[in-house]
Amino acid sequence: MEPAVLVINAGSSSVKYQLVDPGTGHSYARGFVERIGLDGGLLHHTVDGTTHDRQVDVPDHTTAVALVSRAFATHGPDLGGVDLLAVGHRVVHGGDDFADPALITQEVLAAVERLVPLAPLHNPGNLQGIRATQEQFPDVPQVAVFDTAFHQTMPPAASTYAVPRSWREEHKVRRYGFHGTSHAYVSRRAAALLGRPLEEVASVILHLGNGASATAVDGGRSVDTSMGLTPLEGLVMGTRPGDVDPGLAGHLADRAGLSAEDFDRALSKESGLLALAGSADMRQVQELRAAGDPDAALALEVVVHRLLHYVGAYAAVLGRLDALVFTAGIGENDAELREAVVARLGGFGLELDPAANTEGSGERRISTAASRVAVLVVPTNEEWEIARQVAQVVSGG
Ligand SMILES: Nc1ncnc2c1ncn2[C@@H]1O[C@H](COP(=O)(O)OP(=O)(O)O)[C@@H](O)[C@H]1O
Ligand SMILES: CC(=O)OP(=O)(O)O
Ligand SMILES: [Mg+2]
Repeated sequence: MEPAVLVINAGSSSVKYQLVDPGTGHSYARGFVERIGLDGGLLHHTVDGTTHDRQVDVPDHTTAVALVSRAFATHGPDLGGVDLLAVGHRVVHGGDDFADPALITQEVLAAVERLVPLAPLHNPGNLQGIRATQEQFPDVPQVAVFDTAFHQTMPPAASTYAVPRSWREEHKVRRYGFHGTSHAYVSRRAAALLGRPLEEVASVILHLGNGASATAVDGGRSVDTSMGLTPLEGLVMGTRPGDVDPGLAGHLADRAGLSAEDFDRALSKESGLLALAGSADMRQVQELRAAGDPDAALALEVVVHRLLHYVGAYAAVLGRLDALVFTAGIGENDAELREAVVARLGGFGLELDPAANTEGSGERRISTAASRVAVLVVPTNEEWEIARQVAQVVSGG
C-alpha cells in the first residue's frame, strides 16, 4: 500500500473519516460515527465495497475515535500495517491565524480553542477529535486543515464589515468564510475541466450541502464568499437562514424576550429549509414540493432567489464569468434545482443542456456549446484535498 493519510472530519454530533492516498485520492476505507452524545449511536465503516454497520453508544468524540480505530482493526485495513503519513483534521474556524494547514502543536490547539466562540457548533468537536487521535496514534504527526484558510486571500473590501472599530480590532469581527477546502478543490477541477490554466479562470462555486456557501474565485484565489464571521451568513441552508436583517436580534429581544442564546440556537438549528418546509433534507423538500406542498414550493423559491442574488453579485465582483459550478450533496445531485437557477440566467447567456444536466454523472459540463458561461458539476472531495495538503506539510513541501 502507498503512504496514506487518515482524514478526520469531526462535526458537532458526528465524525466522518477516510483513509486516503494523498497522491491519487484513492480511498482505502471510509465511514462515519453518528449521533455522538445522543441515543442510537451508529458506526458505519466501508472497506472494499462492503459496509459494516454497528449500533453502539457514543457518549463523546473520544469514544468515537476509539471506535474508528477499532473498526479498522476489525474490518481492515489494519492501520498498524499501513504507511500512515499523518492524521489530517478538518478544523472549521482558523480565524486570521491560519492561511495554511498547520502541524498541530500546543500553540495551534490553543488558537483553535480561542476560536470556539466564533464556531460553537464546529470547533469543539474538532478539538476533541484531535485530542482523541493524539491518544490513539501518539507517534503519527497530526495536521489541521482549516475551512477558513482558502478565503484569507479575500481583499479587505470583501472581508470588512462596516461596524465599529472596536468590534473589528478587539473582537476580530470580519468575514472569514468557510468550506474553503471544497472551494479550492472544486475551482481547480473546474479549470481543468475547461482545459484552461487556473490563473485565467473566473468562477462562481456553489457548495450546496447541509451548510451552503457561494465563493467568487479569480485565478484560483477566493475574492469573496457568502459565509461570514460564522457559518450562518449567506445562502439558505438545511437549518440556517443565511442572510437576515441584523435588526432581527434586537426586535426579538424586545418583542419576544429572546436571549442571545435562544437567538443563536434558532439561527443555527431551527431555521433554513427546516423552518420553511418542515424538513432540513433537500430530497424530502423536493418530494413535498412535487406532491403539491405550498410551503416546500415557497422554500425552493427562496433558495433559488438567494442563489441568484449571489451569482449576480459575484459575476459583478469578478467583472467576468467563465464558469458557474455546482457541488456538494444538493449541488451534485439536484438537477431540478440547477435547472431552476440556470433557467433564470438565460438573459446573461447561460444555457443548460437538459440531457447533460439530468442524465450525466461525475465531473461534467451541463451547459450547451453555445452557452456564454460554462455551467459545471464537480463532485467535491474534501477528504482528498485535506490529505493532499497534509502530505505537503509532513513532507515539508
Ligand atoms: N438526489 C438529491 N436531490 C436533492 N438533494 C440531495 C440529493 N442527494 C443529497 N441531497 C441533499 O444534500 C444535502 C447534504 O449534502 P452533503 O454535502 O452531504 O452535506 P454535509 O457534508 O454538509 O453533511 C441534504 O440536504 C440532502 O438532502
Ligand atoms: C462550515 C460549515 O457550515 O460546515 P458544514 O457544511 O459541514 O456544516
Ligand atoms: Mg459538508
